[in-house]
Amino acid sequence: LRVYGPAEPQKEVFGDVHPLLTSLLDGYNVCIMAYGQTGSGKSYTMLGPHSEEGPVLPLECHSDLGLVPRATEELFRLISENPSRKAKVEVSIVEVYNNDVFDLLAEDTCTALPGLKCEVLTTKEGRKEVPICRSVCSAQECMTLVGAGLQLRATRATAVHAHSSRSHLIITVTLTTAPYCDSSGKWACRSTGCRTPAPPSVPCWAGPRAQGLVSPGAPPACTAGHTEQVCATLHLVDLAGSECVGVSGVTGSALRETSFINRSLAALADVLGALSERRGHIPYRNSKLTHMLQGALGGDAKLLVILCVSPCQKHVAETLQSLGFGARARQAERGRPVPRKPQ
Ligand SMILES: Nc1ncnc2c1ncn2[C@@H]1O[C@H](COP(=O)(O)OP(=O)(O)OP(=O)(O)O)[C@@H](O)[C@H]1O
Repeated sequence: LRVYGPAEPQKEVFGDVHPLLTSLLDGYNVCIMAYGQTGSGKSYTMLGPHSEEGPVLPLECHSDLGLVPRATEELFRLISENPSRKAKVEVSIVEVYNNDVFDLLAEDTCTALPGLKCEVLTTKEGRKEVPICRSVCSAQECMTLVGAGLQLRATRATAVHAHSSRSHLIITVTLTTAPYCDSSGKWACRSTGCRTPAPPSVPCWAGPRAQGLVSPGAPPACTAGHTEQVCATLHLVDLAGSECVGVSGVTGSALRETSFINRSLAALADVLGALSERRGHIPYRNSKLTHMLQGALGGDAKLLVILCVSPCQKHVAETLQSLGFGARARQAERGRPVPRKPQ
């Protein structure tokens, strides 16, 4: 647990996030999410400052850079340290708006460029039309996609915040590494064990562990065709802000948005509560937000929640509510199963 003051530089915050990227390369699913009341600094923390032209996402040295550009840059730096890993990085960007999931990388069929917000559907057979996963070779490429996706994100001016995000943004980075054979012709695996590649019908955003693809036992045979080894997913989540309707002054469709935002955040808190109590049933399906994050919540996934709170006395009720959410998240982590020692 660490508390940052209002003047703490973004670099400091990233300093504590940084070890999670090493965990990602070690094969853990990682989720970093910002939670807090509207206008408290979630998007600033995750993405950096906002400008009238859109979000500021330069990769050149910029002291205000948020966690997303910093994390992608660090990921590619770590990958470059060990080229033999032959890492493949894919990105998907979705928003959960009014409990519907929209793909922010869907292509405009005329230009073949991202820029067509489209709903991610669940078919009658239960099959998902998954969001597009785009392969990226550099942090710059990744952030160009993020910038394009953010242009489509739902925002609205409220009495509290001129650029209030009205949706939950989920950026999923999937890391896949190629296994290699050692001199004896056997698979050489890292301590986390080999994983087989996802079958085509499995959504990449769900994460290998959610899909039951982790096979910690015997590694697969070293045959042609098994060239990929799914490692892990990194979810970077900028949640929409919890909001008191009386304060934000919203009405009409904005009020409807607020209702969906607050309900989905309550569903997220319920999932964390169920995980911390180690209940048999975790209510992931109660909202699209928790459904999308299923692979990142619970199990052996690593979750980092950044609580953004106002230092003002007048926001004390919202601050206490956010701290309550954080306490649940901490308990969910504590609830992870640990190997028992022999009696
Ligand atoms: N640490 C900070 N330093 C400087 N400016 C900040 C900081 N945190 C937030 N801000 C500014 O405060 C304003 C609100 O921040 P931000 O947009 O990140 O809020 P939010 O929590 O994402 O709100 P919402 O939930 O309504 O989308 C923005 O103008 C942002 O640039």
